[in-house]
Amino acid sequence: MINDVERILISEAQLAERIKELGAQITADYAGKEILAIGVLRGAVVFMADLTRAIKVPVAIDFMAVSSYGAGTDSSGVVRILKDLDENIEGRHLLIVEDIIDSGLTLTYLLENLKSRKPASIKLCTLLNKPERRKAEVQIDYNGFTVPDYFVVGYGLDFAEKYRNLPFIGILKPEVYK
Ligand SMILES: O=P(O)(O)OC[C@H]1O[C@H](OP(=O)(O)OP(=O)(O)O)[C@H](O)[C@@H]1O
Ligand code: HPA
Ligand SMILES: [Mg+2]
Repeated sequence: MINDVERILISEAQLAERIKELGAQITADYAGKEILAIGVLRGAVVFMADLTRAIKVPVAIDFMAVSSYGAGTDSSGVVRILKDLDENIEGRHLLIVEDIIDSGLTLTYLLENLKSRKPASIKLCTLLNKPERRKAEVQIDYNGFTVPDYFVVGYGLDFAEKYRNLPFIGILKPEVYK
């Protein structure tokens, strides 16, 4: 598995450091409020687990599963809901937690969908932002790292369901996906 990685882009220590900062910022911004963190399955699971523990106001968690990538490295553009929320979100402060915003198509769809259910507020926290590939504009409230246009894996991010359990963000060798 590790042999498929060309190089480490963001180390375990850099991830931990940045997530501490994001947690502190979110804690300050939501003082006196309760958050409903919505993790986007499956990529956001690892980040969600670390981020929520870095937030010091009450956090409830829920998950939604959508898919647009299948087994490739390009978004199909067609977003499907595979699992909806369990919670009623009306009147609640939502914090959407994503691993990466790439084309922006997944989040654009998700934001519209969630807004129609009348939450009190919606903010977006993404670990990675890849602006070079954007097809739909997305407003990001909290961004961990801006990354160049490489297909990255690890820390929740997969290629064809592999590499999610790598503890760092790495760039895959091109021969792995070509
Ligand atoms: O901005 P976009 O181009 O829409 O890409 C970002 C989305 O794509 C990936 O999910 P994927 O559909 O691969 O599912 P996964 O989280 O289970 O890997 C990633 O986790 C984001 O949710
Ligand atoms: O660079 C990426 N890596 C893994 N999954 C992704 N989904 C969108 N972009 C990426
Ligand atoms: Mg994926």
